[in-house]
Amino acid sequence: MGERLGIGINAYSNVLPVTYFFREQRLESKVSFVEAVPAELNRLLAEGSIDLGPVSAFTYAEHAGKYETLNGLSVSAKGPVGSIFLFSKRPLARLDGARIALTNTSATSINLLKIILEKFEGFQPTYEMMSPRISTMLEQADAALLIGDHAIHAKWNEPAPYIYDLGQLWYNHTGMWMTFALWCVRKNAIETKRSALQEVHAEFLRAKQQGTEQIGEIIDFVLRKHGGTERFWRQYFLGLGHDFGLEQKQGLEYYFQCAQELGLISHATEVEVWGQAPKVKLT
Ligand SMILES: C=C(O[C@@H]1C=C(C(=O)O)C=C[C@H]1O)C(=O)O
Repeated sequence: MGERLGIGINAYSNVLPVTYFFREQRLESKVSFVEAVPAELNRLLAEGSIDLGPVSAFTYAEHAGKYETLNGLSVSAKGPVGSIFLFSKRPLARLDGARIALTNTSATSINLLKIILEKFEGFQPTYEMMSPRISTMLEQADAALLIGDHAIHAKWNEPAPYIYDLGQLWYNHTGMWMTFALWCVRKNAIETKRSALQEVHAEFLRAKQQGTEQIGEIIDFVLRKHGGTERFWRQYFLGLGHDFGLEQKQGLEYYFQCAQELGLISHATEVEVWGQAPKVKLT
């Protein structure tokens, strides 16, 4: 990455309440942008092609020690998330030994599914990574995991006999928040591009505040892009949390602990948070 701060943009709608009102023109000379699905952003961040972005929370643990995460920003849910679904031909209780197709766009949710099926249910399924096309996935497997807008469209257009929301399943077992994405920043960029990073962090927090206040405009945008109903999108955005405070951190660190128990990550991980906490707006 050159002098500019390279920022990844998550192609899915779940980040829009944070990103939609981000004023790129104001920072034009200091930043550059790349848009991709989460798994691709994870890779770009790991190789240093970008400095910062809303990547899979799981990848924070994979690269522990190399990243910090921007204070007050995440994609989280306490209960149903509304866009991370297991589409299944059989009820969940009958998935022991099943073949599961996993979207190749995710890291957090595929490992969350492994935690749910293997640790919580005690099952031993087999997995195959696939492109996020529900019909092909279900031709080849008993159940399929999709995330983001792919999951939303699949639920509208190709409903499976059983559909499970992973945020809900996690909540049923733990009573905790689940954090799917974090705004991770490479530690070397914190050192070399600190002032641009401070401005970008402040602008994301400002944009998030505006997103909360003017959610109607974001809903109009996704309606034009994806269809659906205004009621659907309003519910969807209401069900997502975009803060990252103590409760979200506790939930995520418990997820990392579960992932370590299953050997999905090799070490215990505590989340290091960078930057000032968002100012609470007094009304
Ligand atoms: C809520 C979501 O959160 C996301 C899930 C991710 C993952 O599973 O790795 C990564 C980033 C977010 O886009 C979603 O994609 O539906």
